[in-house]
Amino acid sequence: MSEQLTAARRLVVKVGSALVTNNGAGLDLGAINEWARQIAVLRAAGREVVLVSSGAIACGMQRLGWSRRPSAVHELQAAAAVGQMGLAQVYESAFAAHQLQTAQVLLTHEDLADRKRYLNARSTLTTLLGLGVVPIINENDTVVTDEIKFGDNDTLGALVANLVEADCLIILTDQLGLFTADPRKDASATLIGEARAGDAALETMAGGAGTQYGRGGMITKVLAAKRAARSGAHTVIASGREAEVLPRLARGESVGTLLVADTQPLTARKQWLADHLQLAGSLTLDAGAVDALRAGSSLLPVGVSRVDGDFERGAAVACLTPEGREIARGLANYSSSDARRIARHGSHELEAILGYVDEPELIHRDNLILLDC
Ligand SMILES: Nc1ncnc2c1ncn2[C@@H]1O[C@H](COP(=O)(O)OP(=O)(O)O)[C@@H](O)[C@H]1O
Ligand SMILES: N[C@@H](CCC(=O)OP(=O)(O)O)C(=O)O
Repeated sequence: MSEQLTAARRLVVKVGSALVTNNGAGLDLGAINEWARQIAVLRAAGREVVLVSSGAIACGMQRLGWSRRPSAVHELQAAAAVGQMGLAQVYESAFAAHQLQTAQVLLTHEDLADRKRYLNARSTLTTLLGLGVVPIINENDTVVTDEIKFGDNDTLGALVANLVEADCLIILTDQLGLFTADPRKDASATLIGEARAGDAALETMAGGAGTQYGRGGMITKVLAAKRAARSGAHTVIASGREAEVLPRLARGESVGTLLVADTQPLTARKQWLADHLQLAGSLTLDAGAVDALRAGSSLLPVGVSRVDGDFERGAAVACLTPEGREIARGLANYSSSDARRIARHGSHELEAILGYVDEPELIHRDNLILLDC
């Protein structure tokens, strides 16, 4: 695992709920102090570290005396609001012991889906890193609803890795890494040392939900690695209880599972597009348009057979095959009502139909990303 980690200058470290709260028993101060010490070692060696920490809900549940995770969203949000206070307090004192300043950053999916807010979040985080501060990120659970939730902090960790263009995402959890099957259920499962982040076989190995304290389980970690790879970030999944795990990884030691970013990184703008979890609508393409997109062309109205959703010009939309599979997404040059009028028509007809022409393409190739190539 040496060069991927030894060369990493900017790291995102994610710690999960089960780990931060010692399986819901309350914040694990010993572990938190230990990660703060290890992150201070990395900082002293010139590495920049962003910490993504879960645990607000589990900590809030413990503070409120709830033994079962509630299912009502408003109760989860109340628990998160209580627990986030606990998290912020302990992280602040843990890092202060090593003369490191911390900053609390709570994000929602909407913050990152909106281009302006995304760019603001990026410049705030890079400014904090430049000031030598350790940003501590969590989802802003109080204001999110099901539709706009990241849901698990593995996804958030990957989006943050893309946002700050990190070299590596380190996901610390309660297992030694990714096993060939869930080691809680299959005693013969073995640890995977290294694999390609895009290897589809990993997704079958990682099936199944996580603990009642966390949300994602391994599948969200594997998908996070795939997402982080879009900006060229490698991912490590390792145990947060392993002695000196962060300095050892930074020295290039093999600890846990390394998922190597093996694809060509997308440009920052295309990553942002790929990370859009909520799309405003979809365009169903005919077979010729699917081929054209795969060959690197823009999407012309003539290749669109159907427009779904209600969206404005500039919205992010999915491009579907005739069978309904998403193969690309991009920013539409026309609103949904105009797109419906020009679908199946040649670009030379647009002016006659609409009375104006913005662009001859419905989506320009610079604003389009292919998902399955
Ligand atoms: N292939 C696998 N390898 C390792 N752990 C797995 C695998 N499949 C499922 N798991 C489960 O995922 C759990 C970790 O997920 P989760 O509880 O969400 O952790 P965190 O709170 O750290 O995000 C493990 O405790 C394990 O039971
Ligand atoms: N934002 C939530 C974390 C969501 C979650 O459970 O994430 P994880 O433990 O990483 O699967 C919290 O702080 O409780």
